Amino acid sequence: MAAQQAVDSTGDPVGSAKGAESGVPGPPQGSEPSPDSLREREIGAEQEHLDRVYRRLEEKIDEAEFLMNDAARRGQVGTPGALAERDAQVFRAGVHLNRLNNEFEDFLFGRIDLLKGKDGKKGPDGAYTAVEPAEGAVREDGTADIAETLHIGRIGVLDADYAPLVIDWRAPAAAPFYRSTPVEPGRVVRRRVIRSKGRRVLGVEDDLMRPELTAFLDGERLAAIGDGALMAALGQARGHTMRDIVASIQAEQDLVIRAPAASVTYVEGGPGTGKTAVALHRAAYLLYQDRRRYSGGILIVSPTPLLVSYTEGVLPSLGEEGQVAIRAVGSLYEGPDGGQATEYDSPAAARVKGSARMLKVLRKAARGALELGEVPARLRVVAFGRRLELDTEALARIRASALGGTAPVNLLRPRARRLLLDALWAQSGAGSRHTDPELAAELRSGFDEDVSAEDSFQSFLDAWWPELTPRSVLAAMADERRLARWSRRVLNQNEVRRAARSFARKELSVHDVALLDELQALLGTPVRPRPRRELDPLDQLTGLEELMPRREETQRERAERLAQERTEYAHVIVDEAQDLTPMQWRMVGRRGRHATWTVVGDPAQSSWSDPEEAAAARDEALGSRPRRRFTLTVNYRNPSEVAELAARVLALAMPGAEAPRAVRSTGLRPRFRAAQDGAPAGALREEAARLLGQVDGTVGVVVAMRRREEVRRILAGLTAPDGPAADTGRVVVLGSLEAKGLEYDATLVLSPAEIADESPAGLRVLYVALTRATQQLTVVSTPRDLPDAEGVPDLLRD
Ligand SMILES: Nc1ncnc2c1ncn2[C@@H]1O[C@H](COP(=O)(O)OP(=O)(O)OP(=O)(O)O)[C@@H](O)[C@H]1O
Repeated sequence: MAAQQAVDSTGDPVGSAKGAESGVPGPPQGSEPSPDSLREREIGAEQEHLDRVYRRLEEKIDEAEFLMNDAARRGQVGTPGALAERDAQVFRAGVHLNRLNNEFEDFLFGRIDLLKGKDGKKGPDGAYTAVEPAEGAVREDGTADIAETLHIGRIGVLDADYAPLVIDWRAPAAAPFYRSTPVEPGRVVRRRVIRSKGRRVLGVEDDLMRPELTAFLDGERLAAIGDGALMAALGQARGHTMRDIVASIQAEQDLVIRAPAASVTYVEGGPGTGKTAVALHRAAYLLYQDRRRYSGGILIVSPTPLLVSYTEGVLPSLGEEGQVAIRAVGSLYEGPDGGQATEYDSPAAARVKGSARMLKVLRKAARGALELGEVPARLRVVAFGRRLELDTEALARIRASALGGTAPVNLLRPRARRLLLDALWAQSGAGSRHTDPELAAELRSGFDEDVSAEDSFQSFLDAWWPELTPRSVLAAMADERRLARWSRRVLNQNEVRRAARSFARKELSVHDVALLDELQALLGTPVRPRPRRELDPLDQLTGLEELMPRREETQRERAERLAQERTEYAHVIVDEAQDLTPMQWRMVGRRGRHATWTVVGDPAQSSWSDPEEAAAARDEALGSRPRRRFTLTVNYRNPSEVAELAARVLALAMPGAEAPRAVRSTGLRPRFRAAQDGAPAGALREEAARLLGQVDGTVGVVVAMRRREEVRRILAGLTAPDGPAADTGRVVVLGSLEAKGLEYDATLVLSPAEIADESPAGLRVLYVALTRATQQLTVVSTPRDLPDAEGVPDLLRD
């Protein structure tokens, strides 16, 4: 938690930090500047610093432009060495320019004023590295001098003498900005959050970490201004995209963000504790800390495309793009027959398709699918003047022997071909003609060539051992009888029926994707010769083609291409990890076989019906790597009024589980409304319009999955009473499973009972739905909820 404010928004001391109460003599009455002028003065001081920073940035931009031009000039020299050098320079300067040209909304956002440190060592960013104050830094009379002031920003900036103007938020020297608390202040006396836009400083908010001290900076008493930066950030209206929290990361979150990358960092925390935010900031931190190592890419796996679009702006705002791929679990399969899956299976079908038992079924299907289509009954060829024939039985024996072991089916085709040739050769009897091994070998290779050249042999092979695609095998599983054969003793009849029906659908479901990916691994991709790139004849003459960079490719395109070609990553971050099914864990695990991991989740929010089975699959994916565990305990999203209501459902969903502590209160209790005659349309429209009128940002309406379309129609075109037409974009209707990870200023939940009854994990899904609001929550109940006279559903009563 943030420290208590020492001075409130009017500039007066408040709480225990009051100068007079703590026995610190204040300056004489009358000489104290008015709160407004104090604030103005402090803002003015930060403005001066920001001006210096921008002047320095402009110099750096000039330098970068010079480098680019210089590099271009070198390009005209034309020797291969100069060209390679030019390419590297253009790349570096381009990255630099890109960053600098970005007029960040708040390029500079923090400042810490520090006591003298224990030792005098400086880090590479020019700041002193000591965390603890030097002996004697505080005088016996409780006064102290500020020895160092650091400004924290999105990227580091040094002045011309290599003194730090801005410290990168990820640098070790910036850690005290996030870690210092009044209990363990270290060297920090004052922690300041600076609000700026472009080149203008708009405001400052201070926390005093050592309120008992009277500290002086350049002979003047250190002032403290503000209302609490964290609370100000939390109270802001939510839009359609997530904001970074770089200016207000809290100590327990900072520990996770900066945890060493080795092995597995495992983070649990209830709704709103900042798990997603922390995961994103951690990606940026890891890149900063060891860019070379993570050039292998960082993959962030997110549960839904909605959450991907909600969060994907955060990394660019932290100055990171390109190396990090944020992907929904439904779009992880990259094969040509893949795509973005957004369909959801019924809970019963999903339960079968996500289960680890599917692995056995898929193994059978991958091999069994060879029998599909028009399988020729016999193979006939003419070789060495003889008619040779392999009948059904012989062919079955050969196939079984080729399929022995676990190698991918598509890669076994050469082996099957060789076994066919062996059988034909044996039948030809030609092997006994020569005793000389060299002559026999020659004869055999002539035989193989002859047979292979025959069209009938080639077309037989194509039909008998076709190249299988994951999609074709999945489609084959839509046949109930066939699926029953492949899943004998694994799935029961009901499960087979449900799964087969779901495979018959044209659209891919989120759960299909993990199956496609598994099939891809079981089938393998045959090696094909790479098509040669078109060569410019002139370049071939000079040999320059190999040396020239592909000039038409921008940095962004290059990053995208690399991301597409990449199948394994250096670090994998799994968000909402509690939702991954066993089959999805296998898919994600394949992308991080040699990676380090960050896994964030909350078991109480799991929509998967069998958490133990999923945990076993997770442990298999993460292997024996050691785990480092963290818990986040503070709910930054929900006001306490909303959190209290949600805690009732948590007690039902996971008896004994502890709810995170909410830090804000709005004074607005959740509102309940029972739908008239069981038809919720009227109540939904009225309540949604009411909420639109009350909050500035978005209103999320969470309903059971099967109600989505109906409620979208009901709320189409809705605006606040007398509100502008643009309001319509502020209402978003979501199925219960789609609400994962998202948040809205106000949430309207329709029928808790319907959501809870949707699946065996329904209560946990309801817990998710009830924890999406940052300000207000309204619950509309139907008769199924058994509401009391106040409209409070049975499930939510005390
Ligand atoms: N230190 C912080 N400063 C400001 N805002 C914060 C901080 N930590 C979290 N938040 C805000 O709290 C909200 C919840 O954060 P986030 O979505 O990361 O939580 P979560 O743990 O992933 O929640 P859930 O489990 O419900 O998905 C976000 O709006 C986030 O920006």
